Amino acid sequence: MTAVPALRLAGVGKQFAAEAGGTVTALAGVDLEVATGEFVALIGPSGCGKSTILRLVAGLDRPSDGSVIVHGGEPEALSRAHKLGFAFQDAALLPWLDVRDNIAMPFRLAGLERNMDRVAALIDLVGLTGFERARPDELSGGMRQRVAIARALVLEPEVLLLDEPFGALDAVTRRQMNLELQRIWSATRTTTLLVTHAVDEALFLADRVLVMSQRPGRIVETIAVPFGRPRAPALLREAAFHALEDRLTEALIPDAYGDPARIQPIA
Ligand SMILES: Nc1ncnc2c1ncn2[C@@H]1O[C@H](COP(=O)(O)OP(=O)(O)OP(=O)(O)O)[C@@H](O)[C@H]1O
Repeated sequence: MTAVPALRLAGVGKQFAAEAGGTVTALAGVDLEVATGEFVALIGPSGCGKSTILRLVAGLDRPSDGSVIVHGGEPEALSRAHKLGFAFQDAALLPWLDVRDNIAMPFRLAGLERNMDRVAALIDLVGLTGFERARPDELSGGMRQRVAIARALVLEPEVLLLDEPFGALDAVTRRQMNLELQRIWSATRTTTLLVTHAVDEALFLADRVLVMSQRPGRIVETIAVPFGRPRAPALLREAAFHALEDRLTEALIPDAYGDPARIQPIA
């Protein structure tokens, strides 16, 4: 870990007003650090606050307690400087624009001149050469996510936030996209925080995997992934990979490997 981490959450809590009145505590006592150039995956049960963490890091929301520091400053500062890339499960492309113009959109939003050389380089990097003029409805789900990732990278962000980017894809495409993302990340080494439900995806891609508890979410387990890079698909079949997958699954769903004696007989 570097002296000044790229991201640091310290004692972060977040409460929301509940629709039925009262408050929902989404996060409680979250401590998390990501080093510059590191790839960290965040896994946890549904509703434990993973997306809330990404929103706090993106400066889209503020913590109720504790602090969120991105590159030594407030998240809003990095966001205002357009140094934060974000991609979600839904690629959220503009349907009337082609691949090139979708990827170039952040230049316009930032009030910057479009750098079409950079756009072309990213189209190449994400493997969409030949599809520059295609519109989103002419692309497969995996291709749309490639566009979303290229768009997130176009302003050369210092931090890349990925919220279940492949959650809507079928298993085979998802695996291909994992390989693609590894290749893209290896070429850019952008500090990345990935939220995913898939334990194997987290292990395959990340330097470290953080496991969150049920709501109110906090980090209950951290695993430093020992596998070298580049990682090949064959890794998914190795015993060491399965052992870590089991350990993470156990941390994620403690009852999955619970003591059978604790299971109450049906009366
Ligand atoms: N704006 C909001 N107002 C009220 N409650 C909210 C708001 N945003 C999130 N929550 C609540 O906070 C908790 C955490 O939500 P969050 O979306 O961060 O979870 P998550 O781990 O990303 O879930 P999932 O894996 O299902 O996407 C949930 O109980 C959710 O209902």
